[in-house]
Amino acid sequence: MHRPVDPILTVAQMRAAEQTLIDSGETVWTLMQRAGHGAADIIWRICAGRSVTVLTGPGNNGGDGYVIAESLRRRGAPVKVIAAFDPKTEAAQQARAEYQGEFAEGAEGEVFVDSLFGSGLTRGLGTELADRVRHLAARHRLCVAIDLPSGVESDHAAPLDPDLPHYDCTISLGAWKCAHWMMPAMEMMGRRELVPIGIGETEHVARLFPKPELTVPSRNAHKYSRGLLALVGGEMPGAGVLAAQAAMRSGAGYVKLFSDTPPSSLPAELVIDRSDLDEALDDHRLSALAIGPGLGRSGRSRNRLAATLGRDVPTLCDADALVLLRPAMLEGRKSPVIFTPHAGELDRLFTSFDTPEGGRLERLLSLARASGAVIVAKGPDTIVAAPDGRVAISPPAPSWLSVAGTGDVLAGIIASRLATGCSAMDAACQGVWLHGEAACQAGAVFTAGELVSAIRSAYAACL
Ligand SMILES: NC(=O)C1=CN([C@@H]2O[C@H](COP(=O)(O)OP(=O)(O)OC[C@H]3O[C@@H](n4cnc5c(N)ncnc54)[C@H](O)[C@@H]3O)[C@@H](O)[C@H]2O)[C@@H](O)CC1
Ligand SMILES: Nc1ncnc2c1ncn2[C@@H]1O[C@H](COP(=O)(O)OP(=O)(O)O)[C@@H](O)[C@H]1O
Repeated sequence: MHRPVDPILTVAQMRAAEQTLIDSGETVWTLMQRAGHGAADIIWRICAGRSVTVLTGPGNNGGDGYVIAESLRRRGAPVKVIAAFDPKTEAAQQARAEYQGEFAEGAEGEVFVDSLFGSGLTRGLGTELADRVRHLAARHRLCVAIDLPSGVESDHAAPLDPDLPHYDCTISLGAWKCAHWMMPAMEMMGRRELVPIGIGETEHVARLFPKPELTVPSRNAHKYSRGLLALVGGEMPGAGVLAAQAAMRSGAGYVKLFSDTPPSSLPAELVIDRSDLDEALDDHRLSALAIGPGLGRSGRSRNRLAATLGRDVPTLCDADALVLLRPAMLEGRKSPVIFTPHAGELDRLFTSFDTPEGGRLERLLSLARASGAVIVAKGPDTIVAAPDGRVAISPPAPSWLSVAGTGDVLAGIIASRLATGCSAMDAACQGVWLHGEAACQAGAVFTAGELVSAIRSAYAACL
């Protein structure tokens, strides 16, 4: 069901994609024209007749700036260019030669267009240039970054100078890059726009995942055919109940809680199985298992985890399960596993699976390969990595999710999608999307319980 779209490229992949276009008969100049005019269309709508200051650098990003400035000037916008460097590339020199408008040293105006550096940034801006960018951003009402905000190293989404400005809009050229969707740089971008320049299907490091396309149950569906999910509870059954409530609203036909110490107040629809765990796990109708929320970290909890992972049923591990997990527990498994760690749990997994140091995406992929699990690395920029090398990045979800219990809700949603028969990767991506959409629908200051209530409308939006 998951329909992958929107590739995200490293800087090297972007260069290669550009080279492929050039090899097929384009020139850097025609690409710059396409990128610059596309960006100018967006800025024209933003500036709505207000004055524009374009800061240009030495490379092709600076060249884009001249194309943008000339395009806006011809439409009648008051434009000034501040050239921080002379253009060094042939295409940028041509763009400067074609610019017929004014130059300025230090300008005040309404809209600041940062075309100093894009993906060619190789080091920090340094004090003088960074001051210049900060100063210009502070003296304009609106700030727009071309391709990337200057000072951002894209592949690691790293701002290389302190206190760089935040932009109202970032216009990505040709394809998305890592920094557009990964923290911490992602925070600087404001609204993100993409100007296509003709790049087709190309090698990419990740994809931005889209709205899932869910379906109404088939005419002859019954509760088992829609999937039986069991949440294996532990010492603090409340978290398991929260996950179960989320799971009941996320597609599975039947949700059970395996717990010998269930809380006193329970939703009537939730079936509790108090029997011995091994016995409960013998049910051949189980289509997925989830363990972790409220599991606890005792020896008994560890035994429950080992027993659960010992059954070859698609399984989601969250929270305490990720802390207790040891690689040996996964030996011999054929069914998919999903891990849903937050940053702290992820660090423990890196240690447990002896994952080599490296860039964030690279390290997540190493963990996925070493464990055989789909990793859902939660946070403001949730990233999903699969053992087969696929990586998907979630569009940003509301920061109101930063409240206790929302991780249990996510675990329930993803496990429910897994129970419906989705692949682990699809279950993870659909679940993260539903969770983020439920948070949008829930509005401000919600509790985890209120987030659960919003899942229904998020689900309905995907039908
Ligand atoms: N890739 C594509 O398909 C397209 C790319 N275009 C533009 O080209 C840009 C990439 O162009 P370039 O590779 O020329 O890179 P940039 O224009 O980002 O900058 C490269 C230049 O800046 C210098 N430099 C890097 N960091 C510096 C620092 N901290 N201080 C001083 N100098 C520094 C480099 O030595 C080089 O001379 C993209 O971001 C985009 O804006 C568009 O023109 C057209 C299409
Ligand atoms: N600032 C944020 N912006 C967007 N989503 C966030 C933010 N902080 C947390 N989240 C999301 O909220 C959930 C929190 O999960 P977790 O830390 O496991 O919480 P808990 O253990 O309390 O349930 C995750 O899905 C995470 O991606």
